[in-house]
Amino acid sequence: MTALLEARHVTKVFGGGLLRKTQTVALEDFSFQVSGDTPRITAIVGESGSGKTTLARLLLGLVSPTRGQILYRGKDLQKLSGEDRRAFLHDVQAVFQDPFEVYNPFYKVDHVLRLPIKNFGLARSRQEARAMMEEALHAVGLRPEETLGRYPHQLSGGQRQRIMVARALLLRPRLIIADEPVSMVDASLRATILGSLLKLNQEFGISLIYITHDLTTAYQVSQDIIVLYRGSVVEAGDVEQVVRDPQHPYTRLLVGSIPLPNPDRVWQGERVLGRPAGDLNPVGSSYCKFHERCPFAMPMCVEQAPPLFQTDPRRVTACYLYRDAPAIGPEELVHVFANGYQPQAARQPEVHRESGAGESGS
Ligand SMILES: Nc1ncnc2c1ncn2[C@@H]1O[C@H](COP(=O)(O)OP(=O)(O)OP(=O)(O)O)[C@@H](O)[C@H]1O
Repeated sequence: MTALLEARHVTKVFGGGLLRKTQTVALEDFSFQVSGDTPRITAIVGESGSGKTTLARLLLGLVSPTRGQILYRGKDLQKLSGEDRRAFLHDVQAVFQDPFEVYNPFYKVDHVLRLPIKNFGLARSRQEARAMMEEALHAVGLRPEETLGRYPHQLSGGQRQRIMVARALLLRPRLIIADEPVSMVDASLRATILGSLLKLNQEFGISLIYITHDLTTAYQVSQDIIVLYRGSVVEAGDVEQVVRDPQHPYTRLLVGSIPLPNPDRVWQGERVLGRPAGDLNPVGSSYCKFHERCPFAMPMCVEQAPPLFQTDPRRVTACYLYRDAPAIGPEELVHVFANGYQPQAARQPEVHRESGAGESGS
């Protein structure tokens, strides 16, 4: 079965070139697939500079890979044209961190909803277009009478963010790539917006790639998780396993920084010394990028970068502490996610209970 969207051994290097400036490897040998059939929510997590936004931009075709390919339904995203390009722009939607930049201050917010309806010929009349806009607003917990007819500055940041989710919903895409969609809102609104995104997945079968530095919300909304460190996958798999029982020392560090309702959890987080991910990622590193901060670093960590060790049917860890487990190639990650997969509805995340249906925002 051809994937809806696939990253195949993708590396993105910034800088360098003729001026021989410093190079930064923003993403290294990354492989991943979004199925066109099974709606999934995958969280991409990592601290600042780990390559999350670069990955989102690559998957949206906004930047091209230095090596490897992004494929939409089996075709190179960078070479799409005509109907294929149009289908991609319909199937894959983005929700970004700062929605204010998306709005034109001179147009009422109706414009961002009306435009996709017009461009994709979704409605036969003005009345039908209006009904579609209202339905999409309701779906994200906004009241049309309090939203339509207003200018962007007359709405709160959270309302503007939810209008972007409504816009994505109007097109009934197959996949939404949401890059830090709740970073600018307070906790109660965060739950509402995440609830809206979950609803899109559960009711409309839309897949979601949820990009965040926040492990707590990643845990609340996703089934699968990929933890990035300086552009490389360090741990990935079932979110319950990864967050409840992290294996990679970096994931343990991340988990140690969030309050988990598990008093038995033992983590020597304070033993992890060193600096956070900086701007200068090494090019084509042949060692574990985390070794400088790792309390368990061994000589082998600087001799060769660890592969992904499959420690459980639904989990991989790129750490030599787990070298007794079988090593797999990055392209096999998709099979790990597919093993024993549970639909999100079964997990009943906290965010779902908190989100207020029909609530109109701050
Ligand atoms: N256009 C660019 N030119 C040069 N370097 C870049 C560019 N975009 C990103 N980088 C570098 O690539 C690395 C990954 O950046 P990216 O923005 O993808 O990380 P991130 O995980 O999204 O971080 P944040 O959470 O701070 O947004 C960083 O070291 C960054 O400085």
